Amino acid sequence: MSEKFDVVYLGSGHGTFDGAIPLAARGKKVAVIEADLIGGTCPNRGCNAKITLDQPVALKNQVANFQGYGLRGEPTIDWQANFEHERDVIAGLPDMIAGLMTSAGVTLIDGRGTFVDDHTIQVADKTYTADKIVIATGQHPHRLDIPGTELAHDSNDFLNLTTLPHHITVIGAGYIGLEFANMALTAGSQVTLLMRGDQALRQFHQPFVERLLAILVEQGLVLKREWVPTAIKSTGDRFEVFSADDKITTDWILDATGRQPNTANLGLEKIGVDYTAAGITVDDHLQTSVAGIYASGDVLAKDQPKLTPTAIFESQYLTHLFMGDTNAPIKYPAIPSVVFTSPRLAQVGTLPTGDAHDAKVTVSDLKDDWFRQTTRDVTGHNLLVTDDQQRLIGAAELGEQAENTINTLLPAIQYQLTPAQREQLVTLFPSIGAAVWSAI
Ligand SMILES: Cc1cc2nc3c(=O)[nH]c(=O)nc-3n(C[C@H](O)[C@H](O)[C@H](O)COP(=O)(O)OP(=O)(O)OC[C@H]3O[C@@H](n4cnc5c(N)ncnc54)[C@H](O)[C@@H]3O)c2cc1C
Ligand SMILES: NC(=O)c1ccc[n+]([C@@H]2O[C@H](COP(=O)([O-])OP(=O)(O)OC[C@H]3O[C@@H](n4cnc5c(N)ncnc54)[C@H](O)[C@@H]3O)[C@@H](O)[C@H]2O)c1
Repeated sequence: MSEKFDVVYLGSGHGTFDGAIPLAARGKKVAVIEADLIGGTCPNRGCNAKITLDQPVALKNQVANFQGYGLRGEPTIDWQANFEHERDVIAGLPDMIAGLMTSAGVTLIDGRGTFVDDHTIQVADKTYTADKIVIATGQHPHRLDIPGTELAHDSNDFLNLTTLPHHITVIGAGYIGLEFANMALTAGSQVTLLMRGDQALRQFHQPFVERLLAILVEQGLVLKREWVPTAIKSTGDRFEVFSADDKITTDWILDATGRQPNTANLGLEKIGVDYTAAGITVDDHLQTSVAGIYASGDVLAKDQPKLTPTAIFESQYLTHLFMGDTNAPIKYPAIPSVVFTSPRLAQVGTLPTGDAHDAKVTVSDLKDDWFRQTTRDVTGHNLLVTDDQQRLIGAAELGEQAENTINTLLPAIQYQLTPAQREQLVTLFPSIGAAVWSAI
């Protein structure tokens, strides 16, 4: 006999729990099925683990900027201790998130779920039925389809390294490739980064991406453009990565060639849920091709960036939809994105594309701002895009505090604040917020 719920979620990441908790707290009978660690990728194998490892890295680079400006002597990164700190910070997160769910009334089910029919999920020898089912199964690392691919590692393996290899080869110039290359480089590894084409971080403002690459190269990164790996071989104690006409000898290989939606082995074909290589297809209410079955988070095929804040927004939208608070289509806000390199690269909203439009684009050199001089934030640039009524519609920054700059600007973009309205928002002084607010 099946246990019956109002809503069953497949997966327990941000695409689920930020919505499942308020849904259960408001009286719905909710179950969350998780095959692995509660909380999913972001707390356990993504954002939280990565940013913990990165904090000493960012600090070391900031200290380097202050040499001769009040600081003398550069610190060394102790990777073993950094790794142990990372483990300390993230170890308790699954229990903490499980506790938040269960205390709100969510039933947690441990195991891999598959569809039996459009209202029933099977986990081992038990079945669970629900009026509504949310597929929030996330993504897994893409692996290169070349001989020797099993000799390479993924982002999770990097996050588990207790010592850093002498030479690391990173394949792929996306978020993971650049963030992890930056960490390894600053911590003392030699790093070679292989770009398949000529553009890194394709979604980001390209002049700033090129500046970032130049900074990383100045710091010692070996960057190879249009370098397509064709095979990997082991030589016993080292590895060789081959292209059509070149070879790199290395100690450790990170395959950072993207992530793919977890749509396999869920029984989606059996019940008629449509999906493509980009993820599950949904309508503007996040409903799949089967009525009553929804999808949320990274597993969705969508134009928005596949990031934690997007997954949180979707799971919370579904809660409002299921509670009858709204029946309106999902309307995404301006979603910011950041690459956690040193310096950071962050952006939000409408950016110059090269097409003619009415927007005014202002690019400032951070060296010109007195407050950035106090933080020695001298390596990057800030870009602001305003419309014909001087309302901010987009922003990008390459700088040590770019994530804070872009966060500060979000209300101006989201609420289309006029100059008069912006004047009513008073920021702390002196601060990065004040510096960027006065720059609009
Ligand atoms: C290395 C790395 C760094 C990242 N850094 C950032 C960052 O700094 N900022 C940011 O915004 N985003 C970051 N991201 C992206 C972020 O982690 C994802 O956008 C977010 O985790 C998506 O949440 P989700 O719930 O959709 O999927 P997930 O968090 O992946 O959760 C899906 C869950 O479903 C479970 N599951 C799958 N199939 C089944 C099944 N059949 N039955 C039961 N359970 C199942 C999985 O085990 C998993 O726990 C990073 C990602 C990675 C890999
Ligand atoms: N700061 C953050 O918010 C953050 C950090 C890490 C990861 N993430 C999330 O994780 C996702 C995955 O990150 P990612 O860096 O793996 O993916 P990505 O899509 O950002 O980058 C993948 C890179 O691999 C390259 N590539 C793809 N196929 C290749 C091939 N066959 N040979 C050589 N190169 C190839 C692409 O050209 C691209 O440069 C991101 O889209 C993002 O949603 C976010």
